[in-house]
Amino acid sequence: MKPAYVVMGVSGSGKSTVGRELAAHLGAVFIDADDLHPEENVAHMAAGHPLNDEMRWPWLDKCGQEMASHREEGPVVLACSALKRVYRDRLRKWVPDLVIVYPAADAVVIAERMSHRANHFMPVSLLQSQFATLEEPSSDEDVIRVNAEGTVEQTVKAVINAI
Ligand SMILES: Nc1ncnc2c1ncn2[C@@H]1O[C@H](COP(=O)(O)OP(=O)(O)OP(=O)(O)O)[C@@H](O)[C@H]1O
Ligand SMILES: O=C(O)[C@H](O)[C@@H](O)[C@H](O)[C@H](O)CO
Repeated sequence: MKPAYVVMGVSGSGKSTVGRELAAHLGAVFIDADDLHPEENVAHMAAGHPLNDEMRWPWLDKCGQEMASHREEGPVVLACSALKRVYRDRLRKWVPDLVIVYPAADAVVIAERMSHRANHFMPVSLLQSQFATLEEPSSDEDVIRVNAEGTVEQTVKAVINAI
């Protein structure tokens, strides 16, 4: 079985951007967890409210299920916040050998990037709650942590080098 990666982190940390580039490099199937939210979740976030666990569980299961369904085809890359350890454990129920890719950047850097992002449902005002919820991956998880404060190219290169 080819590897499966989840690019995790707070909103605006670059999960979709890095995940898409990584998938292109690996010839992997790319899945964006943002596309798997029910409409209610998106509306809730767009209105400035953080998701709660009840809203996240079915969505995380959908993400895991979607990944698992593509494993036979080759490598798979999922871009998904997966902020808490229990959320990553939930994904691992579907994909036990999941590799965690964590592009880490300071809140000030991320807020600045988000403020320049057009046509995205996620308001910058939710970044604080994203950081409050974040449990950084620990060393017993299969984790690749990279600095994401430089350019997209540097971040993607760091992930590829680590792989
Ligand atoms: N080093 C970098 N790594 C990733 N993204 C970067 C980097 N530098 C700048 N960016 C920019 O940061 C912005 C946020 O990235 P992106 O939308 O991929 O984040 P995200 O984590 O998927 O956010 P969300 O979860 O809210 O959808 C993009 O405009 C991206 O081009
Ligand atoms: O709280 C979360 O788990 C995240 O906000 C995700 O639900 C979003 O899909 C995305 O990261 C926002 O752009």
